[in-house]
Amino acid sequence: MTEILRLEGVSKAFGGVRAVNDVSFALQEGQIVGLIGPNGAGKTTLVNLITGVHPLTAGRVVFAGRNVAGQKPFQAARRGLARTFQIVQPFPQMSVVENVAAGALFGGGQPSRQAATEAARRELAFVGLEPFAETPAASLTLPNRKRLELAKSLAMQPKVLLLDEVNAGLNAVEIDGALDLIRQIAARGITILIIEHLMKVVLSISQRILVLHHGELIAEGEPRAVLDDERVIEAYLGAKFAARFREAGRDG
Ligand SMILES: Nc1ncnc2c1ncn2[C@@H]1O[C@H](COP(=O)(O)OP(=O)(O)OP(=O)(O)O)[C@@H](O)[C@H]1O
Repeated sequence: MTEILRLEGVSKAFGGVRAVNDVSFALQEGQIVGLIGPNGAGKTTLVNLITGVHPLTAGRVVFAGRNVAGQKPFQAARRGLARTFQIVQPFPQMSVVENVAAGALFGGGQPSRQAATEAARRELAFVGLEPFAETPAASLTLPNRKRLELAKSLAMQPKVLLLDEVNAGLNAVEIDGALDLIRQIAARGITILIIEHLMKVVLSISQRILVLHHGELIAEGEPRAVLDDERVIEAYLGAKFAARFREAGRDG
C-alpha cells in the first residue's frame, strides 16, 4: 500500500483552546478511514488544517510526499485534497450541472468551461443526479444536495476526499445509498477520511478508525478493536459511567 497523506505532530490553538493537539497519522491510498470523537473533539478543525482553511500552530501535513502546511484551500483542492462541508451550501440559483462545473473549474484543473461542464456531467451520472442536471440546486432534496456536494468534490479529481458528516439528516435507506456511493468512490482509488457520528455507519464502512478526544488522537486501528478500547469507551461515556459499565461487566 502507498501512503498518500501523513500528519506529523499537527496542533492548532485558538487563543487558549487547544482544538487539535500533536496529532500524527497516515492514510494509505484507496482506504476508507473513519474519524470519530465526541462533540468538540477537534474533528472539523483537523479537516480545516488538512485543507488549508486554518494555518497550523505546529506540525506538518505531508500530501503525496510533499509538505503542504501553509497552503490555501484552493491550492489544496488543486493538489487533490477535496472536502465536503457539514452544512451543504450550493449556489442556489445556479443549475445542478453549473454547480458541479464550478467545482471542476475551480479545483479540477479543467482548461475550459466546456471541459468543466463535460466533467460535471460525468460526475452527475456517477452520483445518480443526471436527471436533475438542469434544475436549480435550491430545489434539490437534502439527500440529493449531499450527492451534489459529492459530485462537486469529485469534479475536482481528488486523490483524498474528506467527508464531514455526509449522512447527517438522512434516513436509514438514504444512508445505505450514500454508503454505497462512498464505497464506489473508494473503488476509484480515492482515499476517504469520513467524519461520522453514527457508530453503525462508521463500523460498516471504515477499514480503520481514528478517535479524537479533547484534540488528541487517543486510539487508532481496526474498528472493533478501537471501540473496545477503554479510553474510547471513557471518552464517549465519561469516566464515572465507564467505571460502572466495567463493574457491571465483571458482575455478570
Ligand atoms: N474558529 C474557531 N475559533 C475558536 N475556537 C474554535 C474555532 N473552531 C473550533 N474551535 C474550538 O475548537 C474545539 C474543536 O472544535 P471542532 O468543531 O473541531 O470539533 P468537532 O469534533 O468537529 O465537533 P462536532 O462534532 O461538534 O462538530 C472546540 O472547543 C471549538 O469550540
